[in-house]
Formats: sequence, C-alpha cells, structure tokens
Amino acid sequence: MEATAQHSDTAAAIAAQVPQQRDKADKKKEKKQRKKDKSKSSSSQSRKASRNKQDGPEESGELPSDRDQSEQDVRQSQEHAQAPAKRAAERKSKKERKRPKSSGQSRGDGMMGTDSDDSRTPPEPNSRNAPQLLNSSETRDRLQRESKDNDAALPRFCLKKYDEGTVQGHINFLTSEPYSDRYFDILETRKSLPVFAKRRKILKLVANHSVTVIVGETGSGKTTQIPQFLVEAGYCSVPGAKPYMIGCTQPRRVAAMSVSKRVAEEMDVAWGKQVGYSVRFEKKAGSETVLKYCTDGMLLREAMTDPLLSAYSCILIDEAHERTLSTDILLGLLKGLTVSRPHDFKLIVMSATLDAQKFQGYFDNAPLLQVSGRMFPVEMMYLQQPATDYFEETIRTAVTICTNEPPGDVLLFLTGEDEIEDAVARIESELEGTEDMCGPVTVYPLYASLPQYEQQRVFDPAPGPSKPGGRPGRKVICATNIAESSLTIDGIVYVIDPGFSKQKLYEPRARSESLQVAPISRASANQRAGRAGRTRPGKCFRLYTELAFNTVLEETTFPEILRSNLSMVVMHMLKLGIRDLVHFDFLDPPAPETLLRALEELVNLGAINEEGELTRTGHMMSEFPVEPEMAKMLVASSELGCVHESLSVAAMLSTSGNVFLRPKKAAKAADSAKRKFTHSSGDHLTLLNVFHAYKQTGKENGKEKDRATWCWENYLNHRTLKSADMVRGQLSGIMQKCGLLDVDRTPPTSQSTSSHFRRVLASIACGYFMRVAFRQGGNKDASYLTVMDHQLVGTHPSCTLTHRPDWVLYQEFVRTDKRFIRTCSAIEPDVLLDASPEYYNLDLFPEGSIKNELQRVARRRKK
Ligand SMILES: Nc1ncnc2c1ncn2[C@@H]1O[C@H](COP(=O)(O)OP(=O)(O)OP(=O)(O)O)[C@@H](O)[C@H]1O
Repeated sequence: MEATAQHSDTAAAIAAQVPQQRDKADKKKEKKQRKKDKSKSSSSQSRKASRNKQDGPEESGELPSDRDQSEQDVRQSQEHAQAPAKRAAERKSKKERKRPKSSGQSRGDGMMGTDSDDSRTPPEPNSRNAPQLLNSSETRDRLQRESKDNDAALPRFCLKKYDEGTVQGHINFLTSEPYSDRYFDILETRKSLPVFAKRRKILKLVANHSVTVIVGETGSGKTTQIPQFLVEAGYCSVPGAKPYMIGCTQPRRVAAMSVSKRVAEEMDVAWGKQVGYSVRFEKKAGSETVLKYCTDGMLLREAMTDPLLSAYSCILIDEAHERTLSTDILLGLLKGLTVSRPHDFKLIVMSATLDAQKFQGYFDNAPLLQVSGRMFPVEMMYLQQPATDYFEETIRTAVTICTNEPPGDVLLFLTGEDEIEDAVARIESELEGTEDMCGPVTVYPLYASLPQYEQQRVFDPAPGPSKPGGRPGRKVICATNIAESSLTIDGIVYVIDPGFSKQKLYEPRARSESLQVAPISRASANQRAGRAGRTRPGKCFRLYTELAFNTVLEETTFPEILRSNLSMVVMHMLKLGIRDLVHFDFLDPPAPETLLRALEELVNLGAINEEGELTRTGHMMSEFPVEPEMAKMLVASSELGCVHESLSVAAMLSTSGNVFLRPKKAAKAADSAKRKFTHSSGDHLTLLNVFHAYKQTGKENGKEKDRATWCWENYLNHRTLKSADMVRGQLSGIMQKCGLLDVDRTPPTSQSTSSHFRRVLASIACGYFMRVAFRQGGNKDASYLTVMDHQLVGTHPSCTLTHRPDWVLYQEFVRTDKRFIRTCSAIEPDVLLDASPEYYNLDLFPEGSIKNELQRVARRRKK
C-alpha cells in the first residue's frame, strides 16, 4: 500500500465529497420519505412486513479464497462453507453504508407468484425512483428534452389485441410473403412451450407496467418466445414513425448468436434482416431489424452513443440471475429510462432462477409472472461420495456414458481452455478402438476464445453409424460455463456438472484481479441441468453429493460488480454521462473502496481529470472494448509511432487462448520451437514476433491451410492466432475512427527494427506502468516486489525472459499456491519515469528500496 497512497490525490479529492454527498442526499430522501409515509394509507403495516423480509439477507463480501485446483472438492469447500458467517459480518457493515431505503409503500409488496397480478394498476412514474444518473444536471436536461421531443413526435405503440390469428395467418406480416411449411411445423412446437400458454398474461402485464419480472423454468420458452410476442403485439410499430426494435440481452455471445438464428427460423425471416444479433466484434443486423439479440456489453456500448436507447421500444434483460457487470449497470440505466420514457419504453427482466423479490423491490414493486413447466423431464443423479478429483471424475463419467448409456449427446462443464483441451484429448484417446461397441464419437471443445466458426460446430449433428445397422454416433461437448444458459443444442441428453467454474476475484486493497476455480451456485447448477430436457428427456450427472448441493453451494451467483476491478466500468459510466457514481442506483452497490481504486487508476492513466471528468484521452480510451490500461497503450502508440506493432501486441494479449502449445509428449520439441520466436526483452515482443511470423506465412497465396500447417510445425495454436488477427482488425478500425491510425503507413511486413521495439515497449509502459515489479536480492534471485502493492512475487514458469532484469512490467497477477506475475518484459526505469511522471513522482513515493533505486535513476538523468 505504500506506493499507491502517494498517487491518489485526485481520486481522494473526488472521493472526499462522497460522505457529505451521501449524507445530504440521504437526509433529503429520509425527509421526503417521512412526508410520504404520513400520507400513505393504513395498509403500510403489511407492506412493511414484506419489505423487511425482502431487505433481509443480502449478499456481500468476497469469494472464497484460492485453493489448489486439484484439492478442490465441493464437499470439502471449507472456505465456502465459512462464507455465510463472513458475509453476515460484511452484510452488517454494508447495511451501515447503504443508503436508507424508503419505507414500505413501494418495495417488496410480496407479489411473488401472482399470475393474476396483471389487473393491478401501473405504478406512477416516480422521480424518487429515478436513478442517480439524473443527478447530473446536464444528463437530466438532455434526457428530459429528448424525452419531450419523443413524446411530441411519437404516438403510442400500435398495439394489437392479441389474437392467435396473428401467428396463424398465412402471410408473414414482416416480409409480406406466405409463411413456409417449416414455419407451421415449428409453430406447433412453439405452442407446446409453457410460456406460450401465458402469452396473453405476459402481454397484458407489459402493456400495463413499465417493468415486468418473469421467472420461468429453463427451456420454458422465455428467450425465444417472449420477444416474438412483443413484435407480434405491435411494439415495433408506431404509425408514421420509424419502427422501433425489441432488444434482448444475453450475457454471452454464443447464446446471442444461436438464439437469434433459431428465432429467425421460427419467425420465417432471414437471419440478420428482421431478426439479428450484435456481439463484440460482430454484428448481423440492419435497418429492417425489429428484433435484436445482443450481449449486455454491446447494449451498454449503444447506450454510450444514444443514452435514451431511442431505437428500442422494449428491452428484455435475459439471464438476469448471472449478475454480470454489464447487466447490473444496464439495470440501473434502464430503470432510469422507464422514468424518462414512461410512454414508449418497456423493460422485461427474465431468468429461470431469479431472486425475484429482490428484483421486484429494486424496480419499485414491479409485477412478477412465474411460468412453470418445461418441455421434457431431466433426471438428476448425484454422487454417493464426494469426488477426489473432479476432472478425472468428469472424464470417467463421459466415457461411461458413451460406452453404457442409450444414444444421446453429452455436454460436460469444465473450468477453462486448458482443462477442456485436455479433456477432449483424453476422451478421444480413451474411446479409441471402441467404435464397434459405442458407435463413432465426435468430441468438441467450447470456450470463449475459440473462433466463432469452431464454436458453431457444436451445433452440427452427431455422426451417424459407421456402418449400416451400426450403433448411432454421438457428440460430446466439453464446455466452460459459456454453454450454461440460454443455449439449446439439439440432441443433448446427458449433462455432466462437476460443480466448478472459474470466477473473478478482486482484492481492492492489493488491487489484484484474478480468476479462481470455485464452486458454482445452485442457480448455475440448475442452469447447467437445464441444457438437457429441451428437445427430448435428459439426465444430469452432478459430480457432488446431494447434501453438498443443498448445503454447500450458495443459492445465487455472487454479483460480478462486487468482485471486479471497476476501472473499465467507471470509465464507461462516465462516458454514459453518469458522474455521480456513488449515488448511482446499483442493485448491489460496490464497496466505495473499489470505486475509489477505479477512479485512482483512471486518474493515473490520464483518463479523467481532477473534476472526475473524462479527458480527451479518456474519451478515446473508452472507445476500445478492452481494459483501460490496454486502451491507453493503444492511444499512446500513435504518438510514439508504433501503432501497428502495438495493435498486434494488444490483439495477442486480448485473445485469452494460449498461443504456445506444449504437449506433454513433445515438450522438448515445443520448447525449442518457442525459442525461435523468443525476444530477449521478454513475452510482449515474443508475442509480436509470433504474430509477425504468422502473418508472413502464406502471404503470397494467402492460404489458411499453409498457416495451419506452419502453426502445427511450430507448436502454435492456430485458432488463437486467427482470433488475434480478427481482434487486431477490429481494434485497428477503432484506432482509425479515433484518428489514431495513419492509414497511409503500411503495416510492417517483416520483423521490426530494434528502435521500433523500444518504442513498442514504451507504449506498453504508457498503459501498464502500474503493473511493474522490482527485483529483490541478487542477479539470480527470482523474486520481485510489485511497485503497486509491495507483494513478493515470482515470474511465471511460462515466461520467456532469459535473464533477471531489475525491472519487469507484467500483464497479469496470478495466484495459485504461490504468487506469480505472468507475461513479463524487461523494462528500463527511465521508460517508467517518462510513461507517467505523476505516478512516479518521487517526492510522494514511499520510502524503500524501490524509491532509492528510482532516485538513483532520476539523479543520473539530471546529469
Ligand atoms: N435451436 C433449437 N432447436 C430446437 N429446439 C429449440 C431450439 N431453440 C429452442 N428450442 C426449443 O425451445 C425451447 C425454449 O427455448 P428457450 O431458449 O426460449 O427457453 P428459455 O426458457 O429461455 O430457457 P433458458 O432459461 O434455459 O434460457 C427449448 O426448450 C427447445 O424445446
């Protein structure tokens, strides 16, 4: 902590206003509230009771701390089991810092499970409920002005009274073409979905309320059907005005893409025309689009350019239980929109496993509709005894299903790319030679960094029998939790759930964000099971005991906003015009300390000024869908004249896949192949060498096949490199848009010169100057002290540095049983002093070996 305290003056100044602001606002609110309470009817007693219930246990605190992966076991998760006590303590402190809530009249009226709630009158738009985003007078004026314009220009929706004929007519109202036979086939299946029977109720609720909460079992039809109901009911059409869109968010891109494809088929329209999608780095939608599925992050980006989201009449936040960072910010923003666009905007919050009361309370007692029932049953199987090694147990279960169980495809969940690639190889090798017994088996990986075309392969049908009359084949999909929600993969009968996933953990004090393998929540487990039973009956193998499911797993997933570094979120919120971050109406407000750290980081990066406003640099940085440090590195590269190289480094760092392959059987050959690319300064320029060499390969004839062979021969991951190439293209487009890319300058065609390399390292330092460590002990000593938080760390074994430089810049802090810094490069202290004279202001630097060394360098520079 020594170092950081010196660099937070501006953030501290911004933060100093926090308690006063909070006190004032809270007092005002309380006063207003007391007035209102007096005038309320006597029914407040019962409401109070239900509010108390809803205000009860709220989540707080941190994830269980890290453990050795191999030692993990759901039942033995002592840290996890202790979590409730820890949380209770934290809850107490959180309650103290939480703003006072209104008394009974609006929150938690106990509308649980009331399908008949649709007769209730819609709540009045209430300025008390507007999120604090409206505190910024500029934003408020703009919203009100634009809202008035909207009111004047737009008549209300052209709603149709629901009539089955809308979907059963013979002419498609979106294309004016006759419906195909397939449309009617699928319509029969659609009609049997539980959600279909609730269509009238859903439409009535939406018509009468600004916000509706819908909880329906997995596979009941929420994601595919409800947006269609809204389109068919007329929420896109406004007479004489540009049609509106319906937007439906998904936490993951693979779901947004595959669901939109299915819905386009169901509506008998072209995919990408009337029904489309928008995900990071890819969009398939246009001017005719009336229904768009997008990731929550993409919708947030749209809000940055159009805070009123004026293209949309309805937004459905799907899988809200996942509580991703973007979903939580969107919820706050959209709550504001229901106030500023009371007549022409509807919000629907959906999930299979939602803490419904909490959401209802947050949305001022929004009505709740519950949809029970699913398409097909799923049989649940548990272990009798806890597994000692969840990975081995998963492989064993998958192989046993393939050899012993009746036909049907398998979906298994593991925690990350490495595990998944290992699992694919293991299952393939264990099933070798068993084709006669169990039919052909195709094993597919599925994880986020896999290129899209490879992700799509999981939807291919399973292989047929290898000979006439032989056993039908099956596919086995080894996935991370990207396949956990919204996906329907036809043919899946068996789900294997070991009960773990990689989860983000942030320690604001140490300022370190890391991914840890931790037990999933019951909500996640139910989502995983729900991938079966969608197109036929299924079985779910939980590789933990039933007791562990009921007593060890937490009920819901801990919100990401409470366990993440928020610097990117804060930058985006500022871009959205939200300046009063502390009073923003978060569903679960993050700890003030986390917000402070984020502000401090942005100040250090030059993204915000003393007033807490985005600077010109900050505005440019916020255009990039990458962490602020990387965005700053890219912005700085323009001045340093190394845009093309920095773009390549950024692209290589952005792909989460491992570029270097190291099969156990060929470890020596792989290491020697890696040495060919190794740059003496370390990992960043080594990655640049790899990317340059990849781009040179097959350049003449542009054949991807040549590149694939080259990658194979050099033990490089072809997929990762392809994906880096694509990401580079996207980032380069943003650079161009920001005027940072000199389009006339051709990108380097061969390996860069050493002066270029120095500039590239300088641009990296401009972004990552806070992630630096100083060597401790002698030349051979492997330990380093981090400048930011004085932690003793070692360089990761994968690091390509061949010597022990005094100073290293690192990309990632990794915590296993030891603390490592990963992706490291040697850096000159002069470069650091130039990269951020404010951060490296030695007058404010804490005493110690790092300061002494930097002072020595500064004296040398003066001479
Ligand atoms: N691509 C597809 N192929 C075949 N059937 C599909 C497909 N997509 C959806 N379905 C059918 O539609 C049903 C409803 O799917 P939908 O995704 O709308 O459910 P959901 O309630 O949103 O589920 P979840 O909570 O798991 O996201 C599925 O159970 C399945 O029967």
